[in-house]
Parts: sequence; C-alpha cells; structure tokens
Amino acid sequence: MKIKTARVIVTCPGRNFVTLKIETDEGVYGIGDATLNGREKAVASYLEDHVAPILIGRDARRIEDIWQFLYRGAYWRRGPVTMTAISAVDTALWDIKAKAAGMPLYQLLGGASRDRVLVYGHANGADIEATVDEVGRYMSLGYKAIRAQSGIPGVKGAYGVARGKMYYEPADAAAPTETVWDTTAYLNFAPKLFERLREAHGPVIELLHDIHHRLTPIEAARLGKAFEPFRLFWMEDPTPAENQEAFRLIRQHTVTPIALGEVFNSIHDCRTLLEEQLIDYIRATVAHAGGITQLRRIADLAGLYHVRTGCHGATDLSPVTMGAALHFDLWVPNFGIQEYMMHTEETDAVFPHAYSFDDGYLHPGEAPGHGVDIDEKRAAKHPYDPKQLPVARLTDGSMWNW
Ligand SMILES: O=C(O)[C@@H](O)[C@@H](O)[C@H](O)[C@H](O)CO
Ligand SMILES: [Mg+2]
Repeated sequence: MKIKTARVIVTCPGRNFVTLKIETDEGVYGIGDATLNGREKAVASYLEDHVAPILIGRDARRIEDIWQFLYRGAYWRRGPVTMTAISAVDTALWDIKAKAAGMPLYQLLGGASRDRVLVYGHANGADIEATVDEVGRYMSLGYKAIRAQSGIPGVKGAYGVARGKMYYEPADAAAPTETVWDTTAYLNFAPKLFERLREAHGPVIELLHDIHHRLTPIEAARLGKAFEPFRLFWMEDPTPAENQEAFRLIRQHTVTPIALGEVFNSIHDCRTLLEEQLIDYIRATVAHAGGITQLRRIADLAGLYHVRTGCHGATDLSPVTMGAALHFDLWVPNFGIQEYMMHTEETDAVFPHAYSFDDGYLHPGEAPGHGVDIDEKRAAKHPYDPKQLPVARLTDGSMWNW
C-alpha cells in the first residue's frame, strides 16, 4: 500500500485548522491534524515543502518506520513545528491502517479498557457568581467534571474568560492582544472562587482549574495549599515546565493534584516529571506530541509512576485530534480524563465525525479508522484568517507568560 499523495488543507470555519490528507494507491486515505494555534503556516510549510515530497511512494503500513524516518531524518529533532507535522503524518497513517483493517482505531490499539471516556467541560464567567451559574449549567448538561475560570476584579482580560460568547477563543487578532496579569490579585481571588463553588455545588462534582503558566514555583505551592480544602481534581500548568525540577518545590508543599503538558512535544519534556512523580496527569495529546506512536510511549512511561492521562482538547485542536484522542483514551490503561470544548457547528460541518457526547462522557464511535473526515468543498469556503494568541504583561509592563 503506497502513499500516492499527501496534501495540506488549511481552512478557517471560525478558527484556523491545518489538516493533512494522505491518499494511497489502494484508495484508502487517512487524515491528521497539523494545527499549531497562531503558527499554522509554519507547520503547513514544513509538511508541504519538506515532508510531503519524501512520503510519496513509501509503504503507508510502516507507521513506526515513517515516524523514525521523519524524527531522526530531520536531524533537527523535536520542537512544536516539527512534532506537529510528524503527529499529523502519524495520525493519518493510523487512520489508514485501521480503515484498511476495517476496525475502529481503538481496536487496533488493543481494544477498549472502558465503556466511555470521562470528559471535562469549560465553565467561565465575568465574576464569581457568573462562574457559579455556568458550572451549574454544565452540571445540568450532564458534565461530571468542569473546569472553572473567572474574571478577576481589577485584572483586564484574565485567562480563560470568554468575551460574551459561548466559546473561549483566545487567538483573536492578527497581532497579539495585550493582557495584564496581576499575581497578587489572582492569588487573593482564586481560593475564594473554589470556596464559593463548593458551597454552591457540593463536594461531588469534579472541579478543575487552569493557571496557564502564570505563577512562580513558590507561588504555585502556596496556591495549591490554599486550594486543598476545596478538593480540586487538578490545578493545571501552575508554572512553566522548561525546568522540570522546579516541580519538586511545589510537590513538597501541596497535595492538590497537578496536570501538565499541553505544550509538550516530546517524551523528554516529561521524563523527570514522570520519574520523580512530580505530576498527576499528563496533558500531551495526539496533535502536538508525536501522534499516537509517541503518545502511547509517554502514557506507558507515565503508568509506571501512577500518572494518568488528561489529553489537551481545546478548540484549537481540530475534531481530527479529538477523534484520535478518544480512541486513545478508550484504550489507554492509565486514562484519567479528556478535555472537551465543543467545536462550533461550522467546524463540525467541515469535519464530520463519529464521536458523540452523552451524560458527561464521550465515545469515539465504531467507524473504521479514527472516525473523522474532512469535507473539502466546505473547507474551501473558509479561507485562512491570520490570528495570534494574546500576550501578557505584568502591571509594571514587563512581559510575562500568557
Ligand atoms: O487547557 C486549555 O485548554 C488551554 O490551556 C488551551 O486553551 C490553550 O490556551 C490553547 O490551546 C492555546 O492555543
Ligand atoms: Mg491549559
């Protein structure tokens, strides 16, 4: 089964997505997500200019060999652009292999380890009471786990709060929107949000929170401690993770579980974190962490250290990633939770998919492959629209981590 064509499709049904479609000489095709929010064209070029020409004629069944060929063969290993491109190829090839076998991808991975996939939704509000109401609304929709983010008094453009729309879409302008970050205001505020959420919604609902890399390790340790009475499912990305050892300090001070890794693209990004049991959930996902091939290695390493998966699933990952991730989630033995932000109707129309939501859980469906397709005619109606992620500055004007 030889690769005949490898084409990149860039479309913007409300937000930008980059998709790789690989066709074989036997008529079976597969698709992979190559979206890197705010840097889409870099991956599109990497694939079109450097990867597609060297894929033609290769045996599509040799997924592992093609992964190694692209990883070792680039010489310049790792990095988000390279690894997103490799992820797209890998996802498309797994799609092809499962379609050729006439099986849903999870069967090929080893079969279902559970009946359905627990997901968490995103509730956010301009202030505490609006966030309390939003969490209540998600509960009434059946969600068992909910991420809560709130506007902070005196902080302009706090992370995770939608501007009047249902979906939080941070990449909102061709030049980055400048937001202001006030650590003191946040640290004083965040425990109050969770105290009020527990008071309003009781002890059972799982509550999650994303700090989005904003704190220093010692600040994160203090916040984790302050959160303890409110039993969070996790606090996410408390501090940037280039320095994996920094998490030792956070770990010494708090039992609030830690989730990390949506920006990771390599197993090496999380080796110390896993081996020293410095985190509880690993958020690497199919689109940015080397596809199914590397993600299952990361999950296996994590499993040795009681770390469970919590794949990234924001709307800047296309339905193709969501579909592939759900097959992975249904199989992976040390599954924890899956992030789920609904895509818009326009996006769902461009990417018809077999997965479905019911009562707080998702299921990938039984269609052969990963169960997600692309409607190229519809995709062509939505041209690329340049958008970048915001940046953050401290109150004195210094650049900070968005
Ligand atoms: O946990 C999350 O979903 C976020 O951290 C993401 O929405 C992140 O901000 C985006 O993926 C950035 O593109
Ligand atoms: Mg996050």
